[in-house]
Amino acid sequence: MGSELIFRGHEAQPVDDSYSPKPHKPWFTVTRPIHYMLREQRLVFVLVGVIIATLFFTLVPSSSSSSVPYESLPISYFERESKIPAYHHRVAAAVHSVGKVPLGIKRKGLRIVVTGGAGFVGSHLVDRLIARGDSVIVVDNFFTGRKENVMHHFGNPRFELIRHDVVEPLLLEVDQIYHLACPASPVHYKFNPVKTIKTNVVGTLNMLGLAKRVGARFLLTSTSEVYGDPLQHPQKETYWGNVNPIGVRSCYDEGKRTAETLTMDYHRGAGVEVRIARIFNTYGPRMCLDDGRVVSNFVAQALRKEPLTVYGDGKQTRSFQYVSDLVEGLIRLMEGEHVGPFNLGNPGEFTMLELAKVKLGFSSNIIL
Ligand SMILES: O=c1ccn([C@@H]2O[C@H](COP(=O)(O)OP(=O)(O)O[C@H]3OC[C@@H](O)[C@H](O)[C@H]3O)[C@@H](O)[C@H]2O)c(=O)[nH]1
Repeated sequence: MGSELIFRGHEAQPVDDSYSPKPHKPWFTVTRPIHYMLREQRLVFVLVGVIIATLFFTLVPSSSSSSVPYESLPISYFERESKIPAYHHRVAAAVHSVGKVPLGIKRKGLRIVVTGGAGFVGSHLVDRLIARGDSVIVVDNFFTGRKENVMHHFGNPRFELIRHDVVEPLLLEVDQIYHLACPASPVHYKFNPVKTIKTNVVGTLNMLGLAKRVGARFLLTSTSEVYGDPLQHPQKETYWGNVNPIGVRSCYDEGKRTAETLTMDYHRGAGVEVRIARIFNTYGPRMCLDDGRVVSNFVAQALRKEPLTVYGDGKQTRSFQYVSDLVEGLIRLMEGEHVGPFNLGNPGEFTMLELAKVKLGFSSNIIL
């Protein structure tokens, strides 16, 4: 028996013109939640719950459960008004609402990256952030920083240390970025000038890219060196400086100037929340005294009543500041509403000889 092919192509198929990929929902499924709420006085219970919560959050006195009472910090760095509009960032809101946190509810710690956090300023900043309850990731290539500076946080679950060079990109989920990674003393930044400017330009670019990607607030630690050989004394933030673009210091001062440019361009062009601090500081190796004061080795020598070594004619000037003040300034700048740039330092400058003779009471034993 031969097989028989039956062609059915022309059989009329019923076509439904009103085809829709979404099946029709019966009307009663929409009203079902409403009926559910109305049954057994559920709506009343919900409303009572909302009223209790509202009363709790409005009537219970607020407390600042944070270990750092922001309100008590001095305001000396922040007296100037900025034209930049107020910033409504979730992190800023979390921090500024610290006084409104009801009793018994702790301020939520932030996730913060500190590049260069194993360095002198960075490690003191890390101490402060950890102490107030934040989670800190230090990113450092240990060019001048030391593991010993942050070793006391090892074992703390809120602390992480990553050996990483900021010239390479890095992806981390954080709320704030303090960008300090850069050799800061002339000996170190002149050691490999190409690397210094690369760190300032590419490193800052990478960190700003990270800030943009994850919506973090970014703080750049710039330097008084951006004023170069200033023709204005003392330098105001509005002064544009007098910088040699081809000098041996330009890897650092032009590098930091470019870092500031990038920071402002990411702010204006990409809406990244940024802050710029220009640090006025001592050069050379520094020491931290037991009471937390930071001094140069020179001052430390004097305080130990050792003979002083004054390089050159001793007429070079420096300004000195407490590292604790500087760190407080950086934190307040980060948490505040002003972009900057802000000069952070001591307006008083002293020659080394003045310092030795007048400030430290030394008149002899000065080796020139
Ligand atoms: O390429 C680099 C260079 C340096 N670093 C790190 O950056 C840190 C710099 O700290 P230092 O102790 O040398 O210097 P300071 O803490 O005084 O510098 C700080 O204040 C002045 C600012 O210009 C600097 O950017 C800031 O780091 C070190 O931990 C160093 O290892 C990097 O992570 N990457």
